[in-house]
Amino acid sequence: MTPLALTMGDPAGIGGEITLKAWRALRHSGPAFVAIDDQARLRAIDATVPLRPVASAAEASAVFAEALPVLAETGGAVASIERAAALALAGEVGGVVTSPINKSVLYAAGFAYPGHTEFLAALTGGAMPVMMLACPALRVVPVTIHLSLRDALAALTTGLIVDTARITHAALRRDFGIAAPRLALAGVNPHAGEGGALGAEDEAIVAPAVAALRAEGIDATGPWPPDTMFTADARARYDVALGMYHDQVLIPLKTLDMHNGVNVTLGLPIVRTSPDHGTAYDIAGRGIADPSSLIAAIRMAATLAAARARGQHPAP
Ligand SMILES: NC(=O)C1=CN([C@@H]2O[C@H](COP(=O)(O)OP(=O)(O)OC[C@H]3O[C@@H](n4cnc5c(N)ncnc54)[C@H](O)[C@@H]3O)[C@@H](O)[C@H]2O)C=CC1
Ligand SMILES: NCC(=O)COP(=O)(O)O
Repeated sequence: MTPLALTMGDPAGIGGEITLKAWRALRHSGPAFVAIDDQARLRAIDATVPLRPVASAAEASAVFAEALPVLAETGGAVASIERAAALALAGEVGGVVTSPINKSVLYAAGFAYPGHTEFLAALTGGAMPVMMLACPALRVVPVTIHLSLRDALAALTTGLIVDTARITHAALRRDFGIAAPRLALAGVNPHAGEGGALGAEDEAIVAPAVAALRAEGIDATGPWPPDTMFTADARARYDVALGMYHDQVLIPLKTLDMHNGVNVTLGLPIVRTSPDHGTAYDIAGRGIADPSSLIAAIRMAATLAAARARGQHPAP
């Protein structure tokens, strides 16, 4: 069984702690993963977790029940991501699960990408990536991602919405086995613009995207008033909600199910998931971090990797 690669994330955050907790939770059931990490720092977090240095990812599955396999990486968070992506491209791991990075810290150090999503896209061939967050009750895609609200509105175009929706639609079919995905597109403004009285974007930008997608045979609807499209009744009518800016869709998802949310990158040639949360500096080092979201991310990556390996849902 091909293991997954788990990156180290920000060493000052909760990534190491939840890595060790995830190994304790999964060691007997799997899925197996190899930590691309610094063994000394993991031991300092919890010396009671047995670690096993491995020279290659191929050794990881056989030892996973006994110890957490570690592929030594002392070059830091970015080097860990680069190594994991290279292993996934080479087929040595089934997919990449990333521990959280602190974006402002990396930006200050000159990191040129908004986040993992865009960095992994660049590392794996440059395809347009789409961020999706999923929990059992909801899947959401932010059309614009890590931009200020002002910049997000300026960046929002019908073309961007259509491209994002096409990638989402293809990935839900290929990777998630949904034969005819139903996409619900959020409006931008209160009440989806109230016929233009509360902003022009819904009629000028979002509605033409819905029309273009429907003309291609994609089951897209909207623009929906954002304040009512996340009720339980509304959620039953779609498979994924596309929001026009980050917080429009991440707030409902994290409010519904912060600890089971998974961030999955669509449109890449490799499988990539991560927990939905960040570095949680406020609780780092206290031993109280909840590993559930990371465990859900590991399980989802394994499911997607197995489907791709069977050729059931071929990679985009
Ligand atoms: N995939 C990634 O690399 C992500 C990175 N981030 C980064 O994380 C940094 C901090 O972001 P915040 O907005 O503060 O969000 P955060 O998710 O790190 O923390 C928000 C709140 O949730 C709590 N929390 C988060 N994860 C938890 C867990 N596993 N168990 C228990 N409590 C938990 C924290 O203690 C905090 O009170 C930012 O730099 C952001 O860019 C945020 C989201 C995803
Ligand atoms: N808010 C989601 C987030 O910050 C994750 O970004 P990425 O690092 O997965 O691109």
